[in-house]
Amino acid sequence: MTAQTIDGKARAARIIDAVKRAAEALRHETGTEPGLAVVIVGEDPASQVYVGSKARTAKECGFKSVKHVLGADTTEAALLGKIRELNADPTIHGLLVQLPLPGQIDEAKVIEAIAPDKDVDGFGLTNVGRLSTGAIDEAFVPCTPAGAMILIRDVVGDDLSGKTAVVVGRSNIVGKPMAQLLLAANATVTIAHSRTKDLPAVCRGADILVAAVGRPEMITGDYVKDGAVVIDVGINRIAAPEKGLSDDGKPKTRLVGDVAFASAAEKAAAVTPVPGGVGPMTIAMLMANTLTAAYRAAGKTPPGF
Ligand SMILES: NC(=O)C1=CN([C@@H]2O[C@H](COP(=O)(O)OP(=O)(O)OC[C@H]3O[C@@H](n4cnc5c(N)ncnc54)[C@H](OP(=O)(O)O)[C@@H]3O)[C@@H](O)[C@H]2O)C=CC1
Ligand SMILES: Nc1nc(=O)c2c([nH]1)NC[C@@H]1CN(c3ccc(C(=O)N[C@@H](CCC(=O)O)C(=O)O)cc3)C=[N+]21
Repeated sequence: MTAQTIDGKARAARIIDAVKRAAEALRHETGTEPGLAVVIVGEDPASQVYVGSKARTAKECGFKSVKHVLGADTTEAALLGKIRELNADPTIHGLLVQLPLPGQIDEAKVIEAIAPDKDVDGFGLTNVGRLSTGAIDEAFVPCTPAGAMILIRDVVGDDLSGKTAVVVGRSNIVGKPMAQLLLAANATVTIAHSRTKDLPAVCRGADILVAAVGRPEMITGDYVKDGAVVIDVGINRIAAPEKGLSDDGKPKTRLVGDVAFASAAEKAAAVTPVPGGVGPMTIAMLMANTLTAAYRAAGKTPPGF
């Protein structure tokens, strides 16, 4: 079977377009302009790229967009102070702190400091609890799994009754919420991780296979059931000597996922590419969550996506 390539970039563009129109409507009706604040600690180049892309897309949606860059040696107390300030700012509806954080800062404490109604990453206990108890409509769902779920629904349908899903990875930001969403859609869900025995065999049982491992091209065709839908969450930058050297004398790099695309595509019915798959959907869902936060703050019912 030669797989369909799922175009996350085009799907994300449609969501961003709908967010933009809904933001215009909200401004017209209530005068509220959605506001997104992104806080980044340190100068990690990959994080800078994502944060830049979030800020750019927020502007494209007609949002107020602010970026706070704090030094790598920022104390936990200083970061918590910044969060309190943004929690109290009525022009900010969505607030996120880019992860990972430097070692001197307790991530859990920082996530808990964000007001639940501004927690557009959906990482705080209130939103995690809503998602896992079935109150999904009230939850901010983490953007990456929310985006992946839209791609799955587009291909498989809204009801996954009778389907088996395997999520490889059990992080709080991707694997666990992804599993909750699949479960809520009635799939029979397995969460696999580094201690799983015979991972290829477990994965071959999946009608829907989600890879969120952080290991470049680990999931080959040998892990894929014939006709499966494969969602590649991984974002790995690897050396690409074939592209030559960059200005700093080091080999150029390229982006690959956790899935070996060509080999998986020989078995799968549909696969997401990297780049152009789940990554752009993550940014689009952040915009959707921020719009939702602004609608709620204005006392209006948000549109669904
Ligand atoms: N597209 C997007 O928007 C986003 C992409 N990402 C990408 O997704 C990937 C996963 O991210 P994240 O969840 O934060 O990563 P983490 O490192 O937090 O989690 C990785 C998970 O994979 C498991 N794992 C690691 N090695 C193996 C292995 N050999 N076999 C089976 N399981 C393994 C780990 O198991 P254990 O728990 O046992 O250690 C862990 O649960 C990364 O490539 C990241 O860059 C992340 C966020 C957003
Ligand atoms: N608090 C917090 N929230 C996050 O959502 C969060 C985070 N921290 N830390 C880092 C990860 C990673 N992440 C990505 C977002 C978009 C792309 C994306 O747009 N990728 C493009 C390519 C981008 C490129 O070329 O580098 C694509 O896949 O097509 C990737 C990764 C969000 N994260």
